[in-house]
Amino acid sequence: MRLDYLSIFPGYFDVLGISLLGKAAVNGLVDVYAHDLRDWTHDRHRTVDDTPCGGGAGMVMKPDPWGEAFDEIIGTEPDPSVHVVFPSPSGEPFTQSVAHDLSSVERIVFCCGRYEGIDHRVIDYARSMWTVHEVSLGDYVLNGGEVAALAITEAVVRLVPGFMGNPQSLAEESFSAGQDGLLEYPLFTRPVSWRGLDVPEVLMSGHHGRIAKWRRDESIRLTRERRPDLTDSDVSARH
Ligand SMILES: Nc1cc(-c2ccc3ccn(Cc4ccccc4)c3c2)n[nH]1
Repeated sequence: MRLDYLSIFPGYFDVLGISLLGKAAVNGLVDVYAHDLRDWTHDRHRTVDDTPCGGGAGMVMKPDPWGEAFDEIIGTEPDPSVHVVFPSPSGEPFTQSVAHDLSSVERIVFCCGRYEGIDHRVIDYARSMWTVHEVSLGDYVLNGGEVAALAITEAVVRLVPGFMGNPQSLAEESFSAGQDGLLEYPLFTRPVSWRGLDVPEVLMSGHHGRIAKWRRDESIRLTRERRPDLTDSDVSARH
């Protein structure tokens, strides 16, 4: 899997050389390339923004540098196998399902906007050439797309076959298909007693049936308490 990042702050992506992602890069599972969008400007100030047409506050990212960067980094021929991700506050929700879909593609290009956003024609052009995902990380406001691109990267790459040492741990996580859309149950490890707080006895019983029931009940309880949006009537009935 090749990952490209287009940004006026390419240094954000130095972190991808650390930890598991670093190992994945070393063992050739992923190839990471960060690009400075200003490398495709031609004025002495390396300008990437301008005032919004129609007025309004803030600045908008000019389309020209993006187009020239696309030509050099991706190419000038349409290729639906290339997935281009635009993090955006007005994007579709980024979910585990989207992460799963992206984990099997060969190439992802992250376009990290700043200011008030990117000239919309850049996204329209990208849609005419490649497979585009305009995605939001959630209903909160970031200053740009870089942090979102890092979060999306981690969610996607950890699902790439061969990346995680223990793929079974993926199957048991919140939001993974096996969890029926429920939140993960509370986790404990040794010591059994810590600062007057004990591991629930059932988890030390060795009774796998009881442990499984306790975990399911906890997942249902937590989901109902914290994420009623995840518990549709069918799920409630089933639980
Ligand atoms: N989930 C999520 C994504 C973003 C995001 C993504 C890309 C950009 C590019 C510029 N900004 C700043 C911005 C703030 C508010 C309104 C418009 C633009 C971005 C924010 N915020 N929150």
